[in-house]
Amino acid sequence: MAAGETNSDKTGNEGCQLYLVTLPALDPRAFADTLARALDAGDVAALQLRLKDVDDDALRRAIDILRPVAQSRGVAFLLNDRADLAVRHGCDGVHLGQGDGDHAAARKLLGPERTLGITCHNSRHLAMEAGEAGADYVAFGAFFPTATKQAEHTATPDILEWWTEMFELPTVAIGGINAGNCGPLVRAGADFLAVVGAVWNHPDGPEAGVRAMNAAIAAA
Ligand SMILES: Cc1ncc(COP(=O)(O)OP(=O)(O)O)c(N)n1
Ligand SMILES: Cc1ncsc1CCOP(=O)(O)O
Ligand SMILES: [Mg+2]
Repeated sequence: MAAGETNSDKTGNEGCQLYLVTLPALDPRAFADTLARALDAGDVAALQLRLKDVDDDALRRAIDILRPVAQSRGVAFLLNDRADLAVRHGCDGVHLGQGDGDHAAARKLLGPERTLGITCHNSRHLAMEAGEAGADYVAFGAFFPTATKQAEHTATPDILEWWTEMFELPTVAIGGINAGNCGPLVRAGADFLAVVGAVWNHPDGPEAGVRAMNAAIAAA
C-alpha cells in the first residue's frame, strides 16, 4: 500500500489485495502469534489496528507489540482514527473516518511517505473531497451487512466502477465482505478488500480465512 499507487498498475484480479482490520478488542500479547500465523498464511497488503474503547496507553502498547509483526513481513501497519499516534509510534499510516478530525491537517502531520485512508461511505462527493485533502486511498462501504460495526451507510459496486474509471486513487471496499460475496467488488475494480470477520472469525481459523480470501480474489 504505497502512497501514489495507481489503478494503472493493476492487471486483472492480481491488482486486488487483502487488507486486514483487527477485531475491535484484543489482548495484543496473545494476538501477536495469531497475527503472525495469519500473515504467513497468504498475501496480505495491509493491517489496520482498530481498537475501540481503549486508552492511549493500551493503544501504544498494542502498536508496539503488533507493528513489528506486520512490518517485519512487509505488511503495511495502519492505525485507525489517530494520526498523532500513528506518526509518533512508527505506523505506516492511518485510516480516518468523516468524524475523525481534519483530513488535510492529518495529511500534513503524516508527511508524504505515510498512507492516509479516508472513509467515504457511498459518496462520490466525499471521495472527491478525500482526494483533495490528500488521501492515498478512498474507502467505500458497507457493501454487505456486518456484525463488526453498526454501519450507517451502505455502498454498491457501481461506486467502485465509477471511481476507477474516473480517478487513479486506489479504492478500498469494506463491510461484510467474505470469500463468498467478494467477486462483484473485485470485478468492479476494488484495489483492496478490507475484512474483519471473514478472517478473524473464520470457522477454520484466521489462516484459513486468509487463504479463502486470497483464493476468492484470484478466482473473481
Ligand atoms: C478501510 C476502512 N474503511 C472504513 C473504515 C471505517 O472508518 P470510520 O468510518 O472512521 O469508522 P471506525 O472504523 O472508526 O469505527 C475503516 N476503519 N477502515
Ligand atoms: C470498520 C467498518 N467500517 C464499515 S463496515 C466495518 C466493519 C467491517 O468488518 P467486517 O469485515 O467484519 O464486516
Ligand atoms: Mg474512525
